[in-house]
Amino acid sequence: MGLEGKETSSFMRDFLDRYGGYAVIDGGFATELERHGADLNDPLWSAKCLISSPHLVRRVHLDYLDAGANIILTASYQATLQGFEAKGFSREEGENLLRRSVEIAREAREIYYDRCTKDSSDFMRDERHRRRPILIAASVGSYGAYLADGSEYVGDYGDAVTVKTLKDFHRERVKILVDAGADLIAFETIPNKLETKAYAELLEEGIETPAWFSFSCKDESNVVSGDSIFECATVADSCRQVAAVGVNCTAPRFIHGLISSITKATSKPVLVYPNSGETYIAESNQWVKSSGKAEDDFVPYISKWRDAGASLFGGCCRTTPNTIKGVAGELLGTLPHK
Ligand code: MET
Ligand SMILES: [Zn+2]
Repeated sequence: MGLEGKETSSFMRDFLDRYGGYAVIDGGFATELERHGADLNDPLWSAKCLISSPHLVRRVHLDYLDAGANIILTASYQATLQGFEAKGFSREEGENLLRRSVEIAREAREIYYDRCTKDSSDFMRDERHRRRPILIAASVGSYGAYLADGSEYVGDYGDAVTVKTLKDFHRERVKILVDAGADLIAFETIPNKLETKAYAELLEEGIETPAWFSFSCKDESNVVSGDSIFECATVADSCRQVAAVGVNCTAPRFIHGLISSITKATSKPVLVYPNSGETYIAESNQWVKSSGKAEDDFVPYISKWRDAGASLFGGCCRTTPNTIKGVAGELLGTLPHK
């Protein structure tokens, strides 16, 4: 986007100001593709659909825009050049698939805007929805996501993996996503401080596109590896290109405490997009209930999280467009509460 210095750091604040001080992020993407019948039992996970069913990728983006999201994340979470090469794709084909993830999201945005001008429903007549600003965030899953063994929920890469290994792993992919026209980079489900440092150093190599850092956490004060969220958020705070810091794919019951820890480390905008509160079991590729309580409807907590200091809200795995409709409604106050 060619934003320079100070502008990059105020990017998210400016965006939030244009939409009443908050933003709605989309919901679970891969799990939503699965709900529509996609078989993602594959090392590429959601990125498999970039090859097999791009129309479904576009449709899920549109479903989230219809639900009220104003930031949508691309299907590139587990899309890596290394992963595509392992599946027999050439370097060039892998690069095209990465680019495609951004293009499909941009197409969905165009279709949505076009539809808005023709739709006359109450929802669309609301000025706050029509032509509301929509950002395309290029999803970058962690190195652990590429390993496709649930490592992004453990965060232990072993001693052989260094900051340099991680920078080398992510560098080309990030460049391709930026060049494809993403408005921001969503480094998500970050499992440890090592990868946080690698992303910060990578951005400082000269990437001017704003980014957000979003961590997967195992309790109220630690990311999944056991590193403290305060320390990870402090690394994020020190990086000029980081426009927002937060938490994703984490159980709703930990969110409130995590927001408190993050706001102690940074004054950058805070984002939260929890999962349904279930735990992913990599061996069986299943999500199982992890606490006695049902947590799938966290919408009633949104206003409390906002009071605690968060300003961007969405959902992660196993949340759906219905969740996001609830989130948007809660924030706008235009839809009936549950
Ligand atoms: N944006 C990704 C998705 O919803 C995040 C996955 S977290 C394991 O598919
Ligand atoms: Zn998730």
